[in-house]
Amino acid sequence: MPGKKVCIVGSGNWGSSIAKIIGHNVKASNRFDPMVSMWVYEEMIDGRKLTEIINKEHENVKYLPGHKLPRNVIAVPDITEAVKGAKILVFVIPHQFIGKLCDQIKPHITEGTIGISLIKGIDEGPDGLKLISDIIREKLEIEVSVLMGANIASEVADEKFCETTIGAKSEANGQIFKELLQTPNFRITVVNESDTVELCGALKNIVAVGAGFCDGLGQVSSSTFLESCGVADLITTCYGGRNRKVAEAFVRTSKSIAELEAEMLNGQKLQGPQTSAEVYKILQKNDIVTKFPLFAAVYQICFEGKEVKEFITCLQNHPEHL
Ligand SMILES: NC(=O)C1=CN([C@@H]2O[C@H](COP(=O)(O)OP(=O)(O)OC[C@H]3O[C@@H](n4cnc5c(N)ncnc54)[C@H](O)[C@@H]3O)[C@@H](O)[C@H]2O)C=CC1
Ligand SMILES: O=C(CO)COP(=O)(O)O
Repeated sequence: MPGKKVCIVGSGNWGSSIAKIIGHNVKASNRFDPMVSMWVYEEMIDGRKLTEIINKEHENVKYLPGHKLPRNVIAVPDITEAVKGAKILVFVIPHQFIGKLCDQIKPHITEGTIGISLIKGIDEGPDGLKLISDIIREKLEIEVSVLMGANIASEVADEKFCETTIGAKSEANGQIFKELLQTPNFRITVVNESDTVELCGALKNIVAVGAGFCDGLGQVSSSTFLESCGVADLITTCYGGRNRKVAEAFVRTSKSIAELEAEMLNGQKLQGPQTSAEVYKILQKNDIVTKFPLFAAVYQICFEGKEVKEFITCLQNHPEHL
């Protein structure tokens, strides 16, 4: 049986890095057709068409300069031409262009085509949030997986080591995409919670903008939060620390924090509840308790008999949301 043809829908910074990987991987597996088409939004560079430059010099000189693309990746300016015969579509364009492009692709979709979205973003639908993969699913009526991770295109193209996550509701498709995209330096984990994977990828971009604002204002050195004392310690403590362990037991046993501390820690001391009490006093003094609902709720649950069931309600009633 002939291998499945792959079309990369997009050729920007990330699209071109991924084309480098896909071009190599399809040659190593008989599951795929060895020729890959890459849809390129045509533009002129110094009087020459970008597609012609890519097909002649095997380099996307505008979006990924300095990296040669495999010769079996063919740049195609016409989207209908690019997707013709393709059974595997890899979507990797800025999210604002996806709807229109899917409308152009739809008449050329054949039975059994599958897709994967590498696009980080969301859209707004009549019922609220709409995932980019949902737009593709609905418009093309195909099964769609996603790939999102801590991946900077130029670093991946440089073959620096990094990991990434595929979210695939179909396990079989997840494995196909893993075979298509994994390399010794681009390691893939497949999970089935595709929507969660996609939301992580989309929303982190907003935080990144905020981090840039902070650095621009010179107010917060976000680099310190990236030291071990910051995000790393937060994650570690939430997974493996004593505060987390005793708090979970507090909910499951209905015993007090003090009783559990004595029972579970053999003389060791918890710092979280006590710190929440100190912080609560400071918040009260400055009349800003309502601005810190998580800190306030932890204190009230630990020391004032507030029902732990109300924990989420405290967060839902954050003044910023009202
Ligand atoms: N660059 C990166 O390091 C990473 C990017 N991503 C995500 O991948 C997606 C694509 O990003 P990149 O490949 O970096 O693209 P990019 O940011 O380099 O975008 C430029 C691309 O958009 C195309 N374009 C411009 N106008 C267009 C139009 N009217 N219609 C269709 N295409 C048009 C350009 O031709 C070019 O290919 C984004 O959602 C991004 O968040 C994800 C991981 C890493
Ligand atoms: O998604 C990315 C890293 O994971 C790339 O982020 P930027 O689009 O901000 O460069």
